[in-house]
Formats: sequence, C-alpha cells, structure tokens
Amino acid sequence: MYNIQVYNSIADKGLAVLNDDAYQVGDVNDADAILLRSYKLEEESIPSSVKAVARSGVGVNNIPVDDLTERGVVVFNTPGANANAVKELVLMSLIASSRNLFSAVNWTNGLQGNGSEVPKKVEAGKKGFVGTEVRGKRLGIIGVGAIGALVANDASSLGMDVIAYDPFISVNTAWQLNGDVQRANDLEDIFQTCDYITMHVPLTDKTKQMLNADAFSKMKPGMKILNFSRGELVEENELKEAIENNIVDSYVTDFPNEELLQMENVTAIPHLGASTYESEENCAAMAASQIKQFLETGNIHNSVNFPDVHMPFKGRKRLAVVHQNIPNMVGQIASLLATQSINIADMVNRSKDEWAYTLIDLDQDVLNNEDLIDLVKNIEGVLHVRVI
Ligand SMILES: NC(=O)C1=CN([C@@H]2O[C@H](COP(=O)(O)OP(=O)(O)OC[C@H]3O[C@@H](n4cnc5c(N)ncnc54)[C@H](O)[C@@H]3O)[C@@H](O)[C@H]2O)C=CC1
Ligand SMILES: O=C(O)C(=O)COP(=O)(O)O
Repeated sequence: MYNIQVYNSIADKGLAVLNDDAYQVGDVNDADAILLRSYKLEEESIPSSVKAVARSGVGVNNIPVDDLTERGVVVFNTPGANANAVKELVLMSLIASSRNLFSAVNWTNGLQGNGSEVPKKVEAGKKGFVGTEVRGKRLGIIGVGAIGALVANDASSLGMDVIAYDPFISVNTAWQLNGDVQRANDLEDIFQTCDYITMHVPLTDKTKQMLNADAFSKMKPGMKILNFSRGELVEENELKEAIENNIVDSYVTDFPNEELLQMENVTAIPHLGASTYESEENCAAMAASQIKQFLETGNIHNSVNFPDVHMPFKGRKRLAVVHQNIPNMVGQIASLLATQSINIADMVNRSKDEWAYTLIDLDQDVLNNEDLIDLVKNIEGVLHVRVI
C-alpha cells in the first residue's frame, strides 16, 4: 500500500491514476509521496517516509527542492503540461491591456443604474479607452521554454515583431521557434527596444527581481509588462516608481498582493494562468503517473533534481539507490551484493550534477528487504535506498 498526501485541488483525471487498492490518497499518515500544486511545502515538515514529491504544474519554488535532494527525495514537475493554457491567457492579456479592456469593462460595469442613459454614456465615454493594436509592435520575451516558445510563435503570427532572450534555450525549443523570432543577445536588447515584455522564466536566485530600477531606467516610456511567471521577478517598489514616471504604462500580473492592488495601471489576475480544465487534467495525470511509475518501478521521468532513468524489470527484486555522484558508489554497492551472494540481472546508473541514481535488478528474491536496505544505507554517500 502506498500513501499519497494530496495538497490543493488536483483534477479527478489525475487522482484516477492512483485509484486502485494499492493506493491511499488524500490526507494520509506516513506519506510515501506528496502530490501538490502551489501549496507552500517549504512551510511544512515533511515526514521521513516521503520518497517523492510531484508538482502538478511547472514552478517548483514552493517546494524545498535543495533540502529534499539532500534527503534523496525525488521531485517531479510536469513540463509543458500547462503551457498552452498560460499562452492563451498571455495573448489575451497582451491584447486586452493594449485595448484598455480591463479598465474599460470595469468602467462599463459602473454604469449600472443609469437606465436608458447607458448607451448614450457608453458612446460618450469610450473615447477614454482608445487603445493600440499589437500588430507591428515589438514584444520581448524573457525565457523561451514551453510557454515562451508558444507565445513567441503566436505573437509573431499576430504580426508582432518578436525578440526573445534565453541563454539556456534547449535545442528542441529552438527548433520549434518560428523563423521570424529574433534572438536577443542580452536583456538590454529587450529593455531598450521593446514596447511589450513578457517573462517566462522560473523564479531562482538569478531571476529574482530581474525587473528592477536599473531595468526600468533602460525602457522606453509606455512599456507594457506581463508577468505570468512569479511575482518575485519584479522589484515592486521600483515598479511603482516606474509607473509613476510613466515608464511602465501597464503591468498585468498573475500574482497580486496588497501593494499591487493599490497601484495604478496594474491588472491583477488571481493566478489563473494554468487554470483551465484541460491544463489541470494534463498536469494532474502526468504528475500522478510519474509518482506511480516511480513508486512501483523506481523509474524516474521529469524530475527536477534527479536524472531520467528507465529500465524494464529484469530481475525478481529491484534495488533503487539515490546517492551522491562520487567515484566508486556503484562498485561499492555491487561488491556488497556479492558479499550477500546476490547476483545482478541488470543495472543502470545516471547522474545529474552532484546527485546520482542507480537501479539494480537482482536475480533472486531478497529474504529481508530491511537488512539489505540497512547494509546499502551504510555506504557513505548513499541518501536513500528502496527494495521494490
Ligand atoms: N501563471 C501560471 O499559472 C503559471 C506560471 N508558470 C511559471 O512560468 C515559468 C516558465 O514555465 P515554462 O515555460 O513551462 O518553463 P520551462 O522550464 O519550459 O521554460 C523556462 C525557460 O526559462 C529559461 N531561463 C532560465 N533562467 C533564465 C534566465 N536567467 N534568463 C532567461 N531565460 C532563462 C530556461 O532556459 C527555459 O527555457 C515557470 O517556472 C513558472 O514559474 C508556469 C505555468 C503556469
Ligand atoms: O505550474 C505553475 O508553475 C503554476 O504557477 C500553476 O500553478 P497552479 O497549479 O495553478 O497553482
């Protein structure tokens, strides 16, 4: 029986993946795995029984990934599974902010109670909301991953002049980009030349507050900024000044807070980027499948802290060892198995930065899983051991 602790509302299609007798899912004791969305896991104490955490979504800044890695806990996310949902809301917001649609709709709602005067007031008031078209305007995209690439291609189809910055772009994503999308050599290219900026980077120490006073000082007056990534990418006091100085004309954010709600020219959306039925189902099904596969087979797919590992079952039992990426780990584990007269049927070892993962299929049944686990755990550099 595997216990899966669930936080947030996870789509039924995802929960259905775990809907069999081998799983207890919900608010559980001694969780083997955690399934969550934006729940702030860094504020929880995570039991030692946990072997995996799956983020039904992309951003993992709500998860203490470094601490979990040191404990040998595998953290998954669902790359690309909600990208289309975010892209659609970004494009909608891009056009809506250009046409002053958010404030115009608010204003129109405020006409309630004017009875037969409403149509006349509408015609008289609409001149206050004249907008600009996006065609021919320059859009800077910071971060060209799953979302950034979709936004780049579709904005280009809308006739926008698109320039994108991503020093770590993957070869696969680069292949998907429309030939009209230009490459920015640095952020200055974006800040100095664009009419619009949209950010699609993860929140990390390097990206935190990437839009700050220095960045705003390089922008053309009237800049429109979209932030569907994370609020902390923007230094908000400095944003306020940039708005007051007419540098920033519009800031659309999916991450409102009290200060932002009080600022002019800010459109606050309640973190709806990934909130479509399709995206919630895609993410939940992917996250749940990744947990199930990991718990039942030890195979890893789409982890943010450990390498992808896939090996079909070839033995009677499988040893799954999370360890540091240092010399002679595999040698020590193999020697230990030999001392126990256990023959190896197959094995695979993969590493990612300082960490590594080894799966070893054993030719014979292990009499006492716990004894073997204790022996392997004693090897220096081993973080976590399971017998499956
Ligand atoms: N509003 C919402 O509901 C959602 C928000 N997000 C946010 O959007 C972010 C991006 O999502 P995806 O495109 O799916 O992720 P992704 O991992 O496919 O793409 C991120 C891209 O950012 C690039 N990058 C990293 N550091 C960079 C830097 N310093 N400068 C420029 N580029 C850099 C990477 O090379 C990568 O290509 C997520 O990390 C998350 O924070 C994601 C999904 C939904
Ligand atoms: O996938 C992401 O990074 C998101 O921000 C989506 O968050 P959510 O699952 O809607 O709480």
